[in-house]
Amino acid sequence: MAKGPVWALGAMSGTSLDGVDAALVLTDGVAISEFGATGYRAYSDAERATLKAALGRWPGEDLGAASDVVQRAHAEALAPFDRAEIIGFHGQTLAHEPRGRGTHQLGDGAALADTLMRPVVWDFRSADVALGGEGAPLAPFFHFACALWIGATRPLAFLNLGGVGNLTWVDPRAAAPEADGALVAFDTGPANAPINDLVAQRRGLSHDKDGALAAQGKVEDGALELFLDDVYFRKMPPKSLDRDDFSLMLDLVRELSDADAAATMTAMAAAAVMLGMEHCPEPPARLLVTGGGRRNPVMMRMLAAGLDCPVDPVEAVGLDGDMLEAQAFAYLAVRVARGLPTSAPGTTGVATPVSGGQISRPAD
Ligand SMILES: Nc1ncnc2c1ncn2[C@@H]1O[C@H](COP(=O)(O)OP(=O)(O)OP(=O)(O)O)[C@@H](O)[C@H]1O
Ligand SMILES: CC(=O)N[C@H]1[C@@H]2OC[C@@H](O2)[C@@H](O)[C@@H]1O[C@H](C)C(=O)O
Repeated sequence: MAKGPVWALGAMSGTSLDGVDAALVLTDGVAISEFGATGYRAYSDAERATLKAALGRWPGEDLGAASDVVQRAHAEALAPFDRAEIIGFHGQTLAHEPRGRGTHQLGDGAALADTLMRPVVWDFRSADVALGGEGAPLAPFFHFACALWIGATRPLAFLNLGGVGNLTWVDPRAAAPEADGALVAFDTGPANAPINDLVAQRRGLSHDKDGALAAQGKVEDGALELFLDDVYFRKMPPKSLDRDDFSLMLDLVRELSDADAAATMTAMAAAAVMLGMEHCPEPPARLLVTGGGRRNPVMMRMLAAGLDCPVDPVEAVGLDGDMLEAQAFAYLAVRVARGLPTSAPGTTGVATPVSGGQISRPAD
């Protein structure tokens, strides 16, 4: 790849199973030069049901029509971006067991390269897992670049509130993201996925829009305490989660009214973040929140009330909280193409910094 910045297109299909986010970033794989156009291709209810049915499955198992859904949705989401010179294709995580069977992101990067006639970087997590890492989270190297882009001079933290929550503590004074002490990152706990599951079961809704149901309820402290007893929260990072690792938390709220259950599950997500903040090497100057959960005022209020630092959506510093993960995989694609690391001991626990991902070029 030629030296200097290139327009990279990233695509993310997250654990919430809502759709494919796409975003352009101009980068040399080190610094962010410019953010470009973005797009979103929602999954239909039928497509979401197909993906949901495939959760927990591994390569070689029957994936039903899930592969077709992922390929088609990505081809449609990414086709309009003529400017893209390289594509970062995360795929859809179906299963994640870094200490067991590995990690499985559904999606065929070689086929997508042929469809879109562009080089595609994909399978970002396997190499990290093979070398002893958690394989997640991978956005932290991009968070480091974002911290420099916003001109941060003191440690700060990024929190993604997606289906699962993940926190990145960044020291922008470090020489590089792979440097010792530059980053500490891990999954905090479940965030929106169990709330979505709750309101789907009880109300037939996709999510608790604006925390409207949670706002009417009361947090059940007993259930919250039982949830927080889970050994995961006391475990030191690195650590990562699969979407449904905490699905039993639905049992903890089974007897509660819909509103109290939503309030309690929202408090669970926020409290998991608060416990996670204790793993930061020093208190961050601020917490910048990305992902759909930043649109939930009940969750945001709970976080602000429980933390000692200012809590703001990433829009406060000019970033796009709907697109940060797609932008991350655009940025990481260029790093992979240039042989730069995408994870390090501080982010995934991998033994040494590793450049994950494989590159597929379109057939002639
Ligand atoms: N207005 C809103 N009010 C409440 N919750 C919202 C709102 N908008 C989005 N969400 C929540 O955010 C979720 C989507 O978040 P996001 O797109 O960040 O997740 P994801 O990228 O799929 O997940 P992950 O980061 O775990 O891979 C929705 O499923 C919903 O639960
Ligand atoms: C295995 C997997 O897909 N993990 C996701 C998931 O969604 C949020 C959290 O759990 C994070 O660890 C990760 O995604 C983001 C993009 C990451 O790797 O940084």
